Amino acid sequence: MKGLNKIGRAKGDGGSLTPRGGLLELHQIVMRFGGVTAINGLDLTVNAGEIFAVIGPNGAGKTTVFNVVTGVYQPTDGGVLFDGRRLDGTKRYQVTKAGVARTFQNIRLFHNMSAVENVMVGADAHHRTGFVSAGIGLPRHRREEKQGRELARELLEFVGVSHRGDDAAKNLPYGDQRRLEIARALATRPKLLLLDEPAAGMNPAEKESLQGLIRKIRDSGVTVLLIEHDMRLVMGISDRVAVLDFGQKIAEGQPREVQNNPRVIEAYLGAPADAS
Ligand SMILES: Nc1ncnc2c1ncn2[C@@H]1O[C@H](COP(=O)(O)OP(=O)(O)OP(=O)(O)O)[C@@H](O)[C@H]1O
Repeated sequence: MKGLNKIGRAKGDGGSLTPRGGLLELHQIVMRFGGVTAINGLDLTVNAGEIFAVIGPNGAGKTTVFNVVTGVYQPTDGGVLFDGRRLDGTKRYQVTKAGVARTFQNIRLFHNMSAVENVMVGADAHHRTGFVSAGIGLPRHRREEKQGRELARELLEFVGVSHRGDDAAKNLPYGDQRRLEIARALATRPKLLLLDEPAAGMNPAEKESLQGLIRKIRDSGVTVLLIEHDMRLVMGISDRVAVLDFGQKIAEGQPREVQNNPRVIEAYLGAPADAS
């Protein structure tokens, strides 16, 4: 794929990376913003087919990880491998084409467009026709638009909001807007879906059904990398969890292992685990 380097080829001053067999691999990522080190030497491996959660206190560097993976930021040091290819140094649209999609902490929908149209915007990432052929209505464009609309309806059904397809996004209840965002991300046909605090602002019933949806996404063959503050949800659905604190990984493992880790308890409580 154009713009993506094969494994092992030196890229910039990043040098070569030794793959570990994961779908997504962060190798010694450092991300500095002026004097702030948001991520400091982070290694992370997300395996194909798992639900992997990144947790940590506010400011730990979680969203920065997403921004590095999706090409919003180029890391100060280290590299990212996705599906065996170098992802850092590529543009955001190339990251999408490589098979990575994301949702955001704050809902980012086109409020006045219908739910179906919002999802079609996601599907557009893979269309071959450009602005001009779309403007003059070439047959390929019309075909792609029809396919995009059908895919959008299918995805709305998949996430459970097919009954709101023709409604403006702004008129959907909050929980449905979050589902719509997920449908739009899935429209790019990702191998990996990054969810940034998908349960934020949801009520308990919505959170419960979100768990089901995330599992369904994983079961459909899409690997899920999740940032979430709701521990019940994280511990309920994650295969593995990594805990960040001040840009470093302080623990990693299955939910129960991580939950009982003294360093994790200390990071969350802001005091030594054994302090009374
Ligand atoms: N563009 C930026 N410029 C300067 N500093 C930044 C930038 N992005 C993130 N940071 C800093 O990097 C650190 C990590 O921020 P980040 O948003 O990744 O944390 P987080 O774990 O996602 O936090 P939260 O749970 O509150 O969303 C913070 O100190 C933040 O202020």
